Amino acid sequence: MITMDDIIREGNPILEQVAEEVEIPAAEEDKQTLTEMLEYLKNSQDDETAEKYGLRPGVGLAAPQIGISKRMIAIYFEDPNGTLYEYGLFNPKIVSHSVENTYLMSGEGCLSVDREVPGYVPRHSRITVKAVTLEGKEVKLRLKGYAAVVFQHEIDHLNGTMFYDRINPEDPFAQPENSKPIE
Ligand SMILES: O=CN(O)CCNC(=O)c1cccc(Cl)c1Cl
Ligand code: NI
Repeated sequence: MITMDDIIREGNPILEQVAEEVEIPAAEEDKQTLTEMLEYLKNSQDDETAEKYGLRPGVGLAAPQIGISKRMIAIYFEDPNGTLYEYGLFNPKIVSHSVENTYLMSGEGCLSVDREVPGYVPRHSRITVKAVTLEGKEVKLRLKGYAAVVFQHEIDHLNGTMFYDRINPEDPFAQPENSKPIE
């Protein structure tokens, strides 16, 4: 199982690299890795398991964060309306996005960043993502709100971008242009 010992921390160049596309159909090894990434997220959100293994909670995880520079992300969370987002995705790509932006009022955090970095992280309000699922199916996902933010955080990891790279250095809490906040 993946634990915090496997999580790469900022300063490691792998977090700043552009990760490689995964050959499709995915090799057993890549499917195993992506499955373990999804398991980490579930374990990290289970109080007993998280406590037992000292797991920091996460709603998403990107392969570079466990030292694998491949375009694979896992997403696991339930949104306020009760919709469950559970995905293991190969080669996710944002194929279109809204002009309007959004940001989490609470800011963002990252397993690879062992410190609080306060500030608003501007994100597209709505995105369309094309990817291949763990099961090998091509999907096109239309996402908005919190889900759109999480997917962008993970896809950024595949391109070597950390959430704090997007915070306004002059005024971290300046309202991003053309944006509506998410409580
Ligand atoms: O890349 C994934 N992580 O670092 C996992 C830990 N961070 C989170 O779960 C998290 C927390 C707040 C906002 C966003 Cl957007 C995310 Cl993603
Ligand atoms: Ni992160």
